Amino acid sequence: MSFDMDVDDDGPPMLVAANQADDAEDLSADVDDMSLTRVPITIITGYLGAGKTTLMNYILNERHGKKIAVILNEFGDSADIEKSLTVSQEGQQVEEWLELANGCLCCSVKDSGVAAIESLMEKRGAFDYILLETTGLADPGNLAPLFWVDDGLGSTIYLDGIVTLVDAKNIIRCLSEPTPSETQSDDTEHAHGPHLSTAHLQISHADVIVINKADLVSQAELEQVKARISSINALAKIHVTEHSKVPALEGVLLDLHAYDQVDADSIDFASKGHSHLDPAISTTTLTLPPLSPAQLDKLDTFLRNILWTRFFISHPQAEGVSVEAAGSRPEIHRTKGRLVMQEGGVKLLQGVREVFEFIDAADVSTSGASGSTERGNGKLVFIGRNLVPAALQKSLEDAVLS
Ligand SMILES: Nc1nc2c(ncn2[C@@H]2O[C@H](COP(=O)(O)OP(=O)(O)OP(=O)(O)O)[C@@H](O)[C@H]2O)c(=O)[nH]1
Ligand SMILES: [Zn+2]
Repeated sequence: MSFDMDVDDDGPPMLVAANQADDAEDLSADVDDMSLTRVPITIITGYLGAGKTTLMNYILNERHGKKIAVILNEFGDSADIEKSLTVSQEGQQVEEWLELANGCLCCSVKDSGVAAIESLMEKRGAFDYILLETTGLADPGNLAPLFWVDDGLGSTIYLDGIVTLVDAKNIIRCLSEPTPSETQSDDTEHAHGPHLSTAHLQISHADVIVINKADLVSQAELEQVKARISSINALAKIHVTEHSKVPALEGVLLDLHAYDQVDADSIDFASKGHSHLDPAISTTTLTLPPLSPAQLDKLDTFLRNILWTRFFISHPQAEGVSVEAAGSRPEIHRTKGRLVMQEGGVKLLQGVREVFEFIDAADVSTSGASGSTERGNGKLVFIGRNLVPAALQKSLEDAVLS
């Protein structure tokens, strides 16, 4: 299907499908098989100048034969922000404009972004992938739940993963100098407290982290960046690049299935205990013995408490944990888990901020052959702020096992 640009003088360049006739049937064909296949959406984020656009151009120019849609979530100053969408097919890129309700994609009517993309696919046929590039100052934790759409809603898109670009040269400084103005906002929903910078949030929510601009740092500096990043987010896969040239697309940036699979290897790797290099944010792993269905219900209640209520206090203190440390409310950004059930089987747990769900491992491929979780204990991995492992473990056991 080919597209022409039809630029009339007043509005944005609209796309008109060339030779409408033969497009009609392959459009309808697209729409039919679209209902069968759901299209993965990958959120590409990263601090100002990290290399997001360089990555997008690299992906769009690679000759991979895939039909990839790119949505640039640039916040224009106009009231009704238009989303420019580049559709690339066999390297040919065309612009499409996606009218969205005004306000940024993560603040406006929650599902406007999903609806707009779905209606576009109805018109233009399904894509193989959708890449949503955020601005350098976006908090992906607000965007992810928007695209992590409940299966029941019958959405034609699903969240495949969050990829964060990191500027190897500047990230340590970025993480060490949170700019309060960035994190303080009158809208409490966005206020992430005094110590978290946007760079922290973009790293803590990532499923894949691309440490870019490796040419600008020494090997020792690169190791320091890797250590700091994996102390914040021990779950994310890390790639080191120059000019955002990742080793491959599939499995590296695309086809991550980060929200419908939980491989034991990533859980085991995260559990290796990472030095707490960052004062503000970390990864913590908790363990649970095989659970009964009743205990799984109690775990659900525990998670609602810790993820939803603002007054969760991890108590009683475990020995050696200071009162204020145990009392400061944890702020969880990403949750993953593999829980062993007493009657057999494994339940996977996925969570982003307050949205979480249990998935029967039987429903998804339990990749990661280490299998240690199947035989032994279940594991929960939290990434976030004010995570005091001993106090959290004690609260979890009191809530689920008592
Ligand atoms: N030396 C070096 N420069 C790079 C590398 N990757 C990107 N750049 C340059 O860094 C600058 C910023 O790259 P972009 O891709 O525009 O970064 P961005 O994240 O899209 O930036 P914003 O949209 O402003 O947030 C550009 O001049 C790139 O050419 C790299 O690996 N090494
Ligand atoms: Zn927002």
